[in-house]
Amino acid sequence: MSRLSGASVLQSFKLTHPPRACVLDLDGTLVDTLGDFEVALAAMLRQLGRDALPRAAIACMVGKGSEHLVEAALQATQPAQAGDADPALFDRAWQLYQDAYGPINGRHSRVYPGVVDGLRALRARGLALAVLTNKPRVHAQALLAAKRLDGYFSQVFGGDSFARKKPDPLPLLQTCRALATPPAATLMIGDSSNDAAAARAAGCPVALLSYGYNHGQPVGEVDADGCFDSLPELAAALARVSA
Ligand SMILES: O=C(O)COP(=O)(O)O
Ligand SMILES: [Mg+2]
Repeated sequence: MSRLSGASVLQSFKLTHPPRACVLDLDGTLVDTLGDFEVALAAMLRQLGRDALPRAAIACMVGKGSEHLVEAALQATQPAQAGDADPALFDRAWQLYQDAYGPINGRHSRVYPGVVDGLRALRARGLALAVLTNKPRVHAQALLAAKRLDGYFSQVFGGDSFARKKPDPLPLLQTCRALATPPAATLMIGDSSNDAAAARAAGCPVALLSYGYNHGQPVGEVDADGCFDSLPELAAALARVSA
């Protein structure tokens, strides 16, 4: 897990200009969805005759989209005596995962502490807000609605909204276009190197939150313009940039 103990590395921004909009990641940034992934993957694996995966292992697999998650879960639970790869296995697993995930989406997840206050603070500064996640868009919209977070965002894009996913810059550039703000004035807020790499490649400033997943790596080691322990702390630091 990437949670930092004690003070995080960068509690202030290296920004010279205040942004006009923010693009927020979803899993590991707004909502702790590990419980949903755990339950849906366990249902999929059970129907494939395999053992469930522990939450800590799943945390390292989240953030690169559902296809990657299903593939990683299949690899991690591959029987030792497995013969030739079964080309139909992924398709079967994918369908089982989708069937399991939709009905439980949000039921085993919780909004991280401070997120609602942080979103209010960002909105109070007049910033336009969008969500850009690698999660399929339909699941992202349903989760935001279930957690009553949907009203804060003018745009919601998922891993299937564009031709490529984060860390490719394309989805972030398209989100900037939808927000009508230039990348240099659009702050990416995420929890992982995936988010930071997309932001750097798109020319967006980026801030990371320390409590998310970051593929199981320490988030403090990721190149970013700020790293914070909560969204209100990030919003407060942004106010100091603007001052
Ligand atoms: O991998 C996923 O499904 C979601 O990941 P993200 O919200 O952190 O982009
Ligand atoms: Mg994330």
